Parts: sequence; C-alpha cells; structure tokens
Amino acid sequence: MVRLFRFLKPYLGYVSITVALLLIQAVSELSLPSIMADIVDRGVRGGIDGVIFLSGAKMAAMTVIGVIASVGVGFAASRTSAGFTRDLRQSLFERVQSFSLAEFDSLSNASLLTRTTNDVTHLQHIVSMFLRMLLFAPVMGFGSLVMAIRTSYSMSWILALAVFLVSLMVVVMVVVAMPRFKLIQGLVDRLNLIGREHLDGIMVIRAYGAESFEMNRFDEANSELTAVNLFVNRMMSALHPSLTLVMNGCSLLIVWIGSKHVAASSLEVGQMMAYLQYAMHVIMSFLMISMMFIMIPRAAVSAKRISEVLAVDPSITDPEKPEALEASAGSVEFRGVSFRYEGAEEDALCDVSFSMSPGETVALVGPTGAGKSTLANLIPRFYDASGGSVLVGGKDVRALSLAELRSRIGFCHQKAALFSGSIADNIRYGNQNADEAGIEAAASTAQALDFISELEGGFESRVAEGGSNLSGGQRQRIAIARALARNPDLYVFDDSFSALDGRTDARLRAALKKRTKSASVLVVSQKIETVKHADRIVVLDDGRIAGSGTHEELLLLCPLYKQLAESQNAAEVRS
Ligand SMILES: Nc1ncnc2c1ncn2[C@@H]1O[C@H](COP(=O)(O)OP(=O)(O)OP(=O)(O)O)[C@@H](O)[C@H]1O
Repeated sequence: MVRLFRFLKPYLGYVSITVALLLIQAVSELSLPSIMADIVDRGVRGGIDGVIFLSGAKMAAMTVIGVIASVGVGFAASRTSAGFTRDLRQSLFERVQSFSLAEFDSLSNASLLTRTTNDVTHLQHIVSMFLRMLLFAPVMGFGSLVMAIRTSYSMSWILALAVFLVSLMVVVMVVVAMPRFKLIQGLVDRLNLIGREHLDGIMVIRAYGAESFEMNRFDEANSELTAVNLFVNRMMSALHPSLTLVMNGCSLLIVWIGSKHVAASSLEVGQMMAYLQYAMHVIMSFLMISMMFIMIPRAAVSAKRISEVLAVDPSITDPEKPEALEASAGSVEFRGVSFRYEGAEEDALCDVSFSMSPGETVALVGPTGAGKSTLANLIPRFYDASGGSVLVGGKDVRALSLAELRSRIGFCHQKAALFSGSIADNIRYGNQNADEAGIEAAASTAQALDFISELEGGFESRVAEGGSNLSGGQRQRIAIARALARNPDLYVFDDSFSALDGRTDARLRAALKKRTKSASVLVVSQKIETVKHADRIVVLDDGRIAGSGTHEELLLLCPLYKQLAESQNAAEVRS
C-alpha cells in the first residue's frame, strides 16, 4: 500500500490545503460548545444581553468559517483522490500494455479488469475519506477530550465508559467482518469472469441451449457475493443503532449526573450542555478513527491487487542497446527453437529450424495443436523462445527494439479483432499515415473492396464493437487489409484465411503474390488448398518439423502431409 503513496506526490499541494482547512474546521467546531456555554450561563441565566449578541455573533462567524473550511476540504480532497486514481489507472493501463502474452496468461483478463476498475475506485473512496478524516478525527477527538475534561473532570468516567463500549463494537466488527472484506474482491473477479464469458460466448450458449446452465453459474457467483455483501452490510447497519444507543445512553448519563452537579452548584447548565457536545465529538471521533483502522486492511487488499499488477516486470522488453535493422528485413530464421508455456509439462515447440527469405512465401501446416500459432507468435516476440533463437533480418529478435521489430511485420491473427470505429479506421490501424488510395489498395488486395462498396457508408461504415456487425470472412478481410496497409517487410497470416470461401481464398492469394513481391510471407493454415501454392511448405507435428518442401515433394515424402491432403480431399469429395 505504501508503494502507491507515490501517486499522491503530485497532489501534495492539495493535501496541504486539505490539512490546513481541516485544522480550521476542527478549531471552529471545537469552539462552538464553549461559546454556547457562555451564552447560556452568562447571557441567558446571567441576563447580560451583550454576551448573547457578542457570543452569538462569534458563534455565527465560527460556523461560517467552519462551513467554508469544510466545503474547501471537500473540493481539495476530491481533487486529490480523483487525480490520484486517474494517474493510478493510467499507470496500470501502461503497465498492462507492456505485458507479453505470458503475463496475460498468468493474470486473468477478468481480474485485470476488476483491478483497473473496482479496486481503483475503491482506493479513490478510501483516499478521499482518509484525507477528510485522518487529521480531523484525531484533532477533534483529542481537542474535545481536553475541552470536556476542562469543563468537568468528575464526569470523565462517562466518557471512558462510552469509549470502551465503542471499542468493543469495533473489535467485534474487525474480528467478524474483516475476513469477509478480503473475500469480496475475489468474488467480484469471479463474477466479472462469468459475465465476460457469457457475453463473449452468447451465440454458443444459445446454440447449445445452455442459458439455464449459465444462469445458474452466474446466480451461484452472484448469490455468494450477495451473501458476503449482505453479511458485511448487516454488520455495518447493526453498528449504527448500537452506536446511537451508546451515544444516547451517554447523553442520558451526562444529563442525569450533570444535573446533580448543577443542583450542587459545581457545574453551570451551559457547561453541562457543552460537555454533552464535547462527549459526542469524542465518541464520533473515536469511531472515525476505528473505522479508519477497519478500512485500512480493506484498502490494503485493493492496494495489494493493484501493486501486484504494477510490480509485474514484463518478461519481454527492449534490449539495453537495440541493434538496427537493415532497410529491408524480410528474412526469418528459426534456429533450434524450443518453447514451453508457463506451467506446461511439455514443449509446444521442440528444436524447430527453418528459414525464409524476402520474396518467399512459406506455409506452415499441421494438425490442430501442432504449435503453428505458437511458432508465429515468436516472430514479433509475443512470447520469447525458451531455447534457440528467432532471427528477423539476420538479427536475433531479442536484440531489436520491440517497436522496430513489430513495425516491420504485418501480423494477422487467427481471430480477426476489429475495433469500434469505421472500416477505414480499422485498416488505418496498420499504418496511421496511409492515405485513401493506400487504404483502398490494401482493401482491394484483401478482396474486401466488393463488400465495402456495397455498404451504404463505404469505407466510413461503422464497425460495431468486436466487428459484430460483419461476417467472419468480412472481418478477416479487413484484418488482412490492415496488415497490408502497413507495407511491411514480413507478413504473418495466422490462419487468417480460414473463413474465406475457396474462390475468394484463391483470388486473395493471387493478389497477395503480386503485392508482396519483395516481402516474405508466412501463411499458417490447416487447409492444404491454402498452402499448396506456397514456395515452400513446412509441416509441423506435435511441435516438431515433420517435413519441408513443395506440395508435390511433400505428397511423396511426408506421410503426415499426404494424410492431411487426402483427408481434406475426401472431405471435399464427400461434401
Ligand atoms: N497460452 C497457452 N498456455 C498454455 N498452453 C498453450 C497456450 N496456447 C497454446 N497452448 C498449447 O500449445 C500447443 C500448441 O498450440 P497452438 O495454438 O500453437 O497450436 P496450433 O497448431 O496453432 O493449433 P490450431 O491449428 O488448432 O490453432 C497446444 O497443445 C496448446 O494446448
């Protein structure tokens, strides 16, 4: 938690203003009961009108000062807490941006979202509350205690009794409710995870009629969270009437014992009234301090979850002295590359070696789970190889700056992720400097021009969140155009043609060949039809290279390739 204090640094000016205003507010509030005592004892009972007017004016002035200070505290504390959380969210976002896929694998996306939203908002409330209470409560508590003892020493035991009872309530609260506080955040994570999976997989859920299963799953997580929240809130709501009971009991005792003192002329009525108010301030301040102690562990849970994200050192970073790439750097070489996912028992890639030169189209084919996407992900350093090395433009990718390396690659993912915005925006994502002609040319090569021109808004047509208003094949073509708009030295198409029909696939490959003459192209696919025209085909099986050559050579020499080709032919014949 202490580590997050650095985010308060830029707001120390506002913190100082808050502290100064809090002190003014405390002093003004502390002065009111004794002024009131003066009005009652000397003004009303003593019949001196001047005291009533003068002290009344003093009281009014102190109240106005207190109110102004309190409003100022509100402004300064809100400014500090809002700025603190904005910076914190920004830092979290930047840190998450720098994560490699390995970090995303280890910290779940749902948890990352909760940490960036719920936990940060939770801290915002706490910072704002702390700023208002941290200084105010002790100053008010201590000041009221001194003033109360000065007013009547003999009634101090009533205060001691009240403080003891409030402490008892707080201890019970800490022991019973605290473990639940820690549970809540984890349960919110789970609820978010289920919520996200539900939205992402809504079609599958409907197709399989799994609505009631999902409803139960959500209901279970929701009920668990509700139960814990209810328990905590019940505890909190029990605290309020118990506290009122203690305060009323304390007031009753003060009036009862105080009136005896008044009767014995050892205390004035006004002093008794002032004592009553100071006693209430002491109890309230003590309660505020106790609540802060309750909130600290709660805040610590959120702060720890946020610090965990900020403390993650991205495993993939720029080298200290990055090497520069040649102007054209399309060659790729895998030298004895092995890769194992964190926590996996077996290598996903084992001793993989092959290379491709500028102008060459290499296809990577293999059964599902063979390691094709894993291999493709090593080129832009989404993951780093566990053994061996990957070279781009003759340089080890780990010796290059990530920005430079990735700027040379047009990477098209298996899942064509689109962003909300226009079609042109999505294509321009690959190259911010691309002009209209460049975007149109990329769309034309990607065989997207036909369907885009049929849309009412053309390139300015809106793409819904995740591209949900487009078909799978249309999404893939826009994603391909995005990679093409970049005009890179090296293209990686990771199963990017899977949703295209045979005719479009063939036209796209022909157009690609023309456009990517000097670039190297890696096409990952399971479809023999997509890969068979490549200059070279590398067959991957269970993370190892099972064969390499042209379509014709592999049909003769690689049993796995032959098997894949025959099974797909048979499937085509059947259909
Ligand atoms: N993030 C991950 N964490 C752990 N294991 C993974 C992860 N991603 C993939 N794997 C495992 O690595 C192996 C290779 O997966 P990969 O996705 O590279 O296969 P693929 O050949 O691309 O398959 P497909 O053609 O079905 O997409 C599989 O056994 C898979 O279970």
